[in-house]
Amino acid sequence: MSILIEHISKTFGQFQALSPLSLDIQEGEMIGLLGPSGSGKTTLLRIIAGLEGADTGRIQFGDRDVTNLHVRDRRVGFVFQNYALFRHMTVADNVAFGLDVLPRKERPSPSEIKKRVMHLLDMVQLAHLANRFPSQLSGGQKQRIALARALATQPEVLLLDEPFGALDAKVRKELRRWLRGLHEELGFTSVFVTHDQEEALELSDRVVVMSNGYIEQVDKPGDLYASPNSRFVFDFLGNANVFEGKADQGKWLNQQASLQLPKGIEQQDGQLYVRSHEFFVSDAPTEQANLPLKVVAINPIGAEVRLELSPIGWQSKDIWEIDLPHKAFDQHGYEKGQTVFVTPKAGYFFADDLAQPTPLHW
Ligand SMILES: Nc1ncnc2c1ncn2[C@@H]1O[C@H](COP(=O)(O)OP(=O)(O)OP(=O)(O)O)[C@@H](O)[C@H]1O
Repeated sequence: MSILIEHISKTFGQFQALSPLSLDIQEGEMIGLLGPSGSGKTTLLRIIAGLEGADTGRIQFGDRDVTNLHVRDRRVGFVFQNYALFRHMTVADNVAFGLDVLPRKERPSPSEIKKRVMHLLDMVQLAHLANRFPSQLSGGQKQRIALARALATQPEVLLLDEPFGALDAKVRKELRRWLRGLHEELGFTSVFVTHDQEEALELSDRVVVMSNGYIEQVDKPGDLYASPNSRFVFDFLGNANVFEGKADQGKWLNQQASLQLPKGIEQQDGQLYVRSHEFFVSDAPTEQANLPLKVVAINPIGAEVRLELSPIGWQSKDIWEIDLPHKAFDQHGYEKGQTVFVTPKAGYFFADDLAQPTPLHW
């Protein structure tokens, strides 16, 4: 089922939670709504579900205008962060709930309901827990049951609000993979809310990046990472180090620091955004860059070591973070308090008077 969102807006009192926004979701797509807290993700999801009314605009599911349709008539499945299972019902009864409460005309027979519930429990690989109560399940198991329950009525649209937010990192990862598989197998259209960029990039066919009630960018995960169209998107997807430069005779200057302009780049003042793994680190300035920094912290993070660095003799709003492979780190043996020089290999330049960035390579 495709979903068309046209000029949807929402205010709470004086507060504009969503500015008029439009979005076209294809049948069978998995869409991640990504943004910081308060950016309007949940409000948009609730409006799609029919749990909240919009002030302006309209929503269409396939050919059907559902703008004024009650939530129960929209035929969407909903999964919340906090499971929302019925505590006094067994796992099987929880999954059957949506079918049990259907009007008699639409309700399958008790034996058909039982069959469907067992099939769903098989699908979420928890058939052996059918007679347990929610309090006897782990968080990950509860969330799989919540998903089975949402799928019981065979919705064509599945809406998920931070579905894995309450789970630990390892279980989250497992469930993500599993949800993606289920989505591919069953082909429903899904929209999920997350503030976790890794989750959005890993799960979504397309990611909708939101901030302050606006859609900043809609793109496939790879394109979003490769071609962010604003400072906000660049910053939100991965750690960016920002060098504020004044152009002068082929260089960007910031007090005592300097950086050569790459070939073909105009002399313009602006900010250079460089991701944490796009650097060489050395003990002395290079021909291209003189960016001295002091090592203030060293943190091993998975496959890499993160150096936290503070500028020496130049200004930056934030501490810089640079990720090195363990091998490179071990070869140099950096220490806290030491001075290092960094040289960017690639980045994005945002000229002061332009919103669109220019990709850079040296
Ligand atoms: N019922 C309401 N009454 C008043 N303000 C609301 C209401 N619901 C949401 N808001 C406000 O609208 C803004 C957007 O909220 P929303 O829950 O959509 O954000 P979000 O991006 O989902 O954030 P989070 O990740 O924290 O859940 C917030 O500033 C929030 O305080």
